[in-house]
Amino acid sequence: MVILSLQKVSKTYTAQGQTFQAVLPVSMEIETGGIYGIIGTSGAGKSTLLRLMNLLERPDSGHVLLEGRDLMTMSERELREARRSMGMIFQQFNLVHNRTVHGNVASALELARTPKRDRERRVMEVLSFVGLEDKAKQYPAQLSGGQKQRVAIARALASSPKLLLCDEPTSALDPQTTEDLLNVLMHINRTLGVTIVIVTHELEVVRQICTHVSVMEMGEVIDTFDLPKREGESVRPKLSYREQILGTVGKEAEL
Ligand SMILES: Nc1ncnc2c1ncn2[C@@H]1O[C@H](COP(=O)(O)OP(=O)(O)OP(=O)(O)O)[C@@H](O)[C@H]1O
Repeated sequence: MVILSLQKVSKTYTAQGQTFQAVLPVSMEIETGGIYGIIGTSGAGKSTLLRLMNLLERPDSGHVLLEGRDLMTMSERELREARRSMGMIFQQFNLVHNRTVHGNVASALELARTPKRDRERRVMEVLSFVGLEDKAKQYPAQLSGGQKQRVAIARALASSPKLLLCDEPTSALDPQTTEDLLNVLMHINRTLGVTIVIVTHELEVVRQICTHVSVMEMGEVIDTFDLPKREGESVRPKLSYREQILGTVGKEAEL
């Protein structure tokens, strides 16, 4: 089943009197349950394409259909409602610094006017899902990068989205933390059935978790292909720094 469909969406920016076409007309179908990677060099239009998916950027032309409903023709209120089924996370986490971990996650539910008692229960539920229930009272500045991204994921999950849009979610993280986070994303996909779209410039990210890949260049999708689903497998067993640097074969490395 198709959850999100982009139909010839395009985006032009105007800056200092100059126009620049960041995304040429792109069509794409996101099937329920997949992990879709969008990869390409810097400036290819990946983030713009992702932001067109939830209308964070409004396309100049084309249509964006969420479960068959056109976001382009929705009222503000309908769009707000529809966006609740699309969570989003960012490279720089975008947490609110003067609110605790709990407050950051709760903010998504406050916007949705969820009653306080349900809010409390849901915040602890999603924090425990990402393994951070013991950090609820801490502030973002007290957390590592990987923990901050987990808070952002918990915030995105709070309203039980069907789709999670990830904009370079691991680009600010070290390799080990990246693997941990990819395992969290895979866990979300498998156990909650959330469809994921992930923009990245890291081949490894695509190789390790994606089931479908789109390659972008100069505003166009120039290639699309599928990858086999890795059933029940986590991203990779934990490797020591020695193993990561020298490789896993080990024999010649030990000499
Ligand atoms: N708000 C904006 N105003 C003007 N130009 C923009 C805006 N946002 C993006 N662009 C331009 O559109 C092009 C595509 O940007 P986009 O961020 O989508 O690329 P990207 O593939 O995600 O690259 P990166 O990995 O560097 O973020 C770039 O040339 C960028 O400078």
